[in-house]
Amino acid sequence: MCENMQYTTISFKPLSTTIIQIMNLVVLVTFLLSLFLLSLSYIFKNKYSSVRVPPGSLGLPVIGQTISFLNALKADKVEEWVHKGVSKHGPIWKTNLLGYPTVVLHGPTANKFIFTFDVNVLTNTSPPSFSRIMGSKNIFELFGYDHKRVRAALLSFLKLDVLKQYVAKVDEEIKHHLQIHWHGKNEVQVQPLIKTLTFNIICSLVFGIEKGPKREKFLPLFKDMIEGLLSIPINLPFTKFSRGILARKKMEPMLIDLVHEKRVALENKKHLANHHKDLITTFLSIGDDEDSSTMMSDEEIIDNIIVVMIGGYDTTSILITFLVKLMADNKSIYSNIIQEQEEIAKSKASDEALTWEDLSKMKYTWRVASEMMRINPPTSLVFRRAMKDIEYKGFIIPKGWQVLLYSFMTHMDKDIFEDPAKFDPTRFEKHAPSPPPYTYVPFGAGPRMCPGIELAKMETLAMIHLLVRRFTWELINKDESFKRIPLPEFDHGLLARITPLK
Ligand code: HEM
Repeated sequence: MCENMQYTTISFKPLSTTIIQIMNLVVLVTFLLSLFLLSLSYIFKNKYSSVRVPPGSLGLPVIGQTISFLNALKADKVEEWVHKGVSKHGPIWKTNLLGYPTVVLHGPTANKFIFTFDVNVLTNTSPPSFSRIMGSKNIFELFGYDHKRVRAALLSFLKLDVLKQYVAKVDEEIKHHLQIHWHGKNEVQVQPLIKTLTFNIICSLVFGIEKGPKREKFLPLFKDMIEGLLSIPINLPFTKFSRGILARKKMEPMLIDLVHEKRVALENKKHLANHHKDLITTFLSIGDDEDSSTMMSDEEIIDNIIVVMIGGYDTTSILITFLVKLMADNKSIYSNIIQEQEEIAKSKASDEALTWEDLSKMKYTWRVASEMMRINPPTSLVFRRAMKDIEYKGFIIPKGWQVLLYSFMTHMDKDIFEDPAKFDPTRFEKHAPSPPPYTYVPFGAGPRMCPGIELAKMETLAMIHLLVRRFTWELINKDESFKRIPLPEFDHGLLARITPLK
């Protein structure tokens, strides 16, 4: 017992010393930690001044608000969806969309910020399914020098001076299309037909593939690819996504052969005598006479041929489809368009091909198309991803986050466009005040602005001219509506009853 007590007394002294030492250590560590946190907060304060992540909620992991957003998109009600967020959280807010934390922006300043910000810091984002089908070298995935190089190559074909040479070719394609798909029919589904037309125009201009079996082979594969792009990316047999991937796999060797054929022809210079220089030949010629660092690899050529097919297919065809609907619904606009087109036809022999000068006289028709794109823009969403923390209006968009810009909200802003719901082409008259910069953006703006504007304009004006002079039409279902998936798709393809003129 005594031995035990002694043991207890002896052992107690060192324990109390240890506790005191530990306490001293805790005080020291706490002090140093406070000092560290204080200096960190000082550094942070200096770095971001008073910035913070925008208000809002990220909601459920992965899903967030994706479902409500996709429903709003389908119903063409993204504007209401954005407004809801704005009234809850303020003009800049965060949510979670398509698996990414996302900052939602709108308004003229946001348009300017997103469209003109350094493309290496605020990069394009497309779902991984896009690069599986369109390829990793497609222009939407590129940034920095590669983006500039491929864009310059595209523009060297899509610029006005070059496109002017193709008006007669587009005229010929449209006449052939009307002959095959419209004449002799009582009813047509306008949207799918016009998609076929824009596909054929692209085949002719881009690939140099004339009418015939070769072109026919591309169309079903191309349709599968588009469906795959816009589907849920589940790669199981019989899903649209897997069909899209398979279509790309089948199309690739066909495109490789085509590129090879064009390369041989270019080397022999055979085709140049009496044939137009299509986009593939233009791509192959890049770097020949100038800086060889601008040359495009075969992979880049294939991926960007596919981009042009996809970029120019749905967008232009929906614009023309909306115009066909408008002319059926609005007799006064229809008769003004007819008058303009008849005036142009008067100075031409019957069936003489359209020229660039003819198209440039179609000012009223293009004003109508411009107003249509204000009210019903073919594409409606712009997504980007922040590669670094970015400061915007006192908030931080953290690195890796997505930005959703609903750029078209400015199209319906009453402070920018008076009585915005009214369809009024006079807004685009020469003497009308132009909308402030970055407020009218159907083709985007800045370094990623659509390079296909002139081609879209050429196709639209030529088609309207030839259509109104050959047919009259009425809609079978006046209230036929459309869903955005993500581009507008009419429920029944816009059914119309048609009557040939003369
Ligand atoms: C009415 C018709 C069209 C509309 C409304 C339209 C709209 C747009 C918009 C808004 C953008 C910018 C997207 C962004 O900033 O994220 C864009 C980009 C693009 N468009 Fe179009 N487009 C049309 C026709 C065409 C045509 C006919 C072609 C091809 C011949 C084309 C090829 C492209 C390409 C390649 C880009 C990407 C440009 C880049 O990233 O540098 N588009 N388009």
